[in-house]
Amino acid sequence: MTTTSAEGARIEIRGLTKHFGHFVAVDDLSFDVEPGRITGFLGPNGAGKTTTLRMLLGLVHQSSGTATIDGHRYVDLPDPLGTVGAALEATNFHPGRSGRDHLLVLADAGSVPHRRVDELLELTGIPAAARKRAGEYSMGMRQRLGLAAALLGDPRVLVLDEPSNGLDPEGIRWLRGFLRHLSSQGKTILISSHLLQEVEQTVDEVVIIANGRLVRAGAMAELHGAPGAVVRTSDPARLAGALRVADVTSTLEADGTLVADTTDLRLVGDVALRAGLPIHGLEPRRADLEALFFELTEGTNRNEEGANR
Ligand SMILES: Nc1ncnc2c1ncn2[C@@H]1O[C@H](COP(=O)(O)OP(=O)(O)OP(=O)(O)O)[C@@H](O)[C@H]1O
Repeated sequence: MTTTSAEGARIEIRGLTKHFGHFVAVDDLSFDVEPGRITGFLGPNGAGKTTTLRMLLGLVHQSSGTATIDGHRYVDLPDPLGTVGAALEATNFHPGRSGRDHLLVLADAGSVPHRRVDELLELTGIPAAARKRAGEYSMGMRQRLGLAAALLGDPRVLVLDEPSNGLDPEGIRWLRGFLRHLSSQGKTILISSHLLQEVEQTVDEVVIIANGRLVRAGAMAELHGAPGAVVRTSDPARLAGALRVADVTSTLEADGTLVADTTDLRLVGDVALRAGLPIHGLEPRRADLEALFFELTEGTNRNEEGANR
């Protein structure tokens, strides 16, 4: 099934594989990226993210499988500029040319009006800086310029390789808001990162790969696991009993904390009060995403020596 509506465009990856000689960089990878969602494409360094994105954009030829955008291979897209915008590397700008000139050249090549360039420089927060030579740009400014270039044709699909690289915390916050705004317009957004935590608050969906293979795909919320309340008290067994009477199941952890299967912290507090038990700590349960990501991708950084222990 392919989406061909004028609104959203879906990315479909099916059995995508890339060999470099005997080395399998991407191995039978399949996943979808939906419109109106921000999808994080995650995996350790060397997992095969960039190679996958390059195949999607027709820059590298796959060994087998397919990668389509709005039902077409990139090379067959009737309107590539208006369909997909990509920023794969933030370093390929001519150092002697200003950022604005760089965008103007791209705009001319794609018959995009010059006012769109200035509009995008405003939107990406570099209107003044873009008049300087690109060689003097910080990594963060190059990222913003790359984003502006990707958005020139107002594409329905945005593909960004490690867009947070080189951004300071304020820049990351800005990028998050910016991408949220674009996705609320129905755009399909795929961003890669080697750090789950970096995109945790940005993405709705995750596709996690390791050694070129899919290890997990689904909603970000699912990674957090079932919601719960972590409570510490003087007598957890007695609190568990009191909670049961209030129709709330719970589990006693080895460290003496009680995890109640509810998001209603107030209810847990009230039950404890009625049972005459002191509350030493009460908070929503949060998954340890760093540990989970490591578990899913453990020892698979193929760019580091001894990674495949
Ligand atoms: N042209 C090439 N020839 C040989 N091997 C390659 C080539 N391009 C990539 N590779 C290898 O394929 C693997 C996947 O690389 P890729 O750049 O896709 O990973 P990545 O997940 O994007 O990693 P990073 O986060 O470091 O960019 C790596 O081990 C890399 O060395």
